[in-house]
Amino acid sequence: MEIADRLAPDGRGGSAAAASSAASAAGGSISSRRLTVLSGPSGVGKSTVVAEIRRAHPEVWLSVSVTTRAPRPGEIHGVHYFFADDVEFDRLVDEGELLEWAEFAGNRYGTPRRAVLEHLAAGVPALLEIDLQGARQVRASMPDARLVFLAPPSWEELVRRLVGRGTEAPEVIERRLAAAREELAAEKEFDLTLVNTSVKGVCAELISLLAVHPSDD
Ligand SMILES: Nc1ncnc2c1ncn2[C@@H]1O[C@H](COP(=O)(O)OP(=O)(O)OP(=O)(O)O)[C@@H](O)[C@H]1O
Ligand SMILES: Nc1nc2c(ncn2[C@@H]2O[C@H](COP(=O)(O)O)[C@@H](O)[C@H]2O)c(=O)[nH]1
Repeated sequence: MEIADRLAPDGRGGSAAAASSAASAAGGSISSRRLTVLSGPSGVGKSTVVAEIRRAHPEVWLSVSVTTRAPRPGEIHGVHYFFADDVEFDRLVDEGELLEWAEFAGNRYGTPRRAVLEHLAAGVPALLEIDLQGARQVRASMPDARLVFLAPPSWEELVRRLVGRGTEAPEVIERRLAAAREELAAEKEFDLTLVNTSVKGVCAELISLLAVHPSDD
């Protein structure tokens, strides 16, 4: 099976017509009101928060991104990422399979479009964990999406977490910290900020946000 066939919801195969039939089911257009984007500097704890949501709230649908980055120990293809080579990633871009994509610290990352649209069309809240460039693309294409910025308690704590994770070489950490300065400067572009002092606290706030969306007004 090719990677594009695995980009449907929950890793199931899907036809190219799935997104358009999902759009029909939603009355011809898909509302992005139930789409929440979680962004923030590298090392702030986004993946940790998402892992806790996956563990404690299996009812929340989390997008699985495609990346050209090599897997870290313990990362599972189709769960943490779809790991792709450059040729596959190029093809997904060329065929319009990605809702957004960006290059970050030497690797490419993208959100499979079809799975997001199908969940939104079915009225299921969807959560994306992506970088600032991707968040900006989502803002442009889906203005009703809610953009959440995850901030560290301090710069020193961010560096401590990123270095302490022990997954990147020193030069990669430097690239990620350079990007982090830009991401922190863009906080005001987001709808709200959550400070990651406690993983469980952030999860609780995100879960209550996901349960309430503008159409409930
Ligand atoms: N609230 C917290 N308190 C202390 N440590 C934390 C907290 N949240 C996450 N961490 C730790 O910080 C490190 C970085 O977390 P994580 O990998 O989730 O960050 P990330 O934002 O997903 O980074 P990246 O964007 O590079 O993928 C991990 O070692 C994690 O255990
Ligand atoms: N624009 C996108 N950014 C993404 C996506 N998936 C993850 N990311 C972000 O990339 C960096 C690095 O992630 P890492 O796993 O290598 O540490 C981080 O900010 C992620 O949020 C995506 O689909 N699009």
